[in-house]
Amino acid sequence: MEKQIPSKGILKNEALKKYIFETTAYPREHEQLKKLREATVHKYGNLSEMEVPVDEGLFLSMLIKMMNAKNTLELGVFTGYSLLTTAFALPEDGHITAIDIDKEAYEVGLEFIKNAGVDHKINFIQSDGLQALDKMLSENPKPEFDFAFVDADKPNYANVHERLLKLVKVGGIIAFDNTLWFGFVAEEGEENVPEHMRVNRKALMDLNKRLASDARIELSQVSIGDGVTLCRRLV
Ligand SMILES: C[S@@+](CC[C@H](N)C(=O)[O-])C[C@H]1O[C@@H](n2cnc3c(N)ncnc32)[C@H](O)[C@@H]1O
Repeated sequence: MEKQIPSKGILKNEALKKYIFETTAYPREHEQLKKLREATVHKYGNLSEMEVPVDEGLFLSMLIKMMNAKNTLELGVFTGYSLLTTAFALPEDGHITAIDIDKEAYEVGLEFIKNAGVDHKINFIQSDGLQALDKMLSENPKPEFDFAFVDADKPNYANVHERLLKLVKVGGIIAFDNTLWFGFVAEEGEENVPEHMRVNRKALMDLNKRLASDARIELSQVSIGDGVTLCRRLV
């Protein structure tokens, strides 16, 4: 299958995007991740752009390794691109709690996760994200995660943030995906924003402001993919 340069994301210089993907992203993509991505395109067509792009996957992988993360959480699995990326990055005895309301999509990617031999690191929970986090907090309110990747319903990111500040260890990282929302967060008004993207744009703009003034975290907005915000828990 021909390699597609993603149309989504904040990088609008197509030649530069093509350069990044062809020169430093695709050559480094693991065979099973590539197969998972191709199976996702086959099954979901344009919706496959929900997956994290290859360059962002490589970034997350390096971050997780640099942190020596062992126990992570993922909210928003889809077919599992970021999940398999994380599973590769964790040590043999690492563990990921992966939550999504949609199990069917996860099962599309499961074949490649199993082929990669990392399925033993994953505990998939089919649930609404907030419900699953609230259940965890009520059963074991102690912080246990080194890293959390959030890539589900954007209007709930602020609510998820409050839960994760209790579930992620001090010094641990919460990463929110799509925080620059195709670049639309920087538009002055809504006129140039497609109607179906306005609710998420507003939610993400509110979140970005809120995170910027949140003294409980150290913050870094990373301009990769569709924008990834890293929040390091301080207290
Ligand atoms: C952008 S996709 C995740 C992409 C994934 N990280 C990847 O790399 O392929 C968003 C996912 O969030 C899930 N989702 C949306 N709302 C949710 C909710 N309230 N609770 C749990 N999962 C949710 C969707 O089912 C979808 O699979």
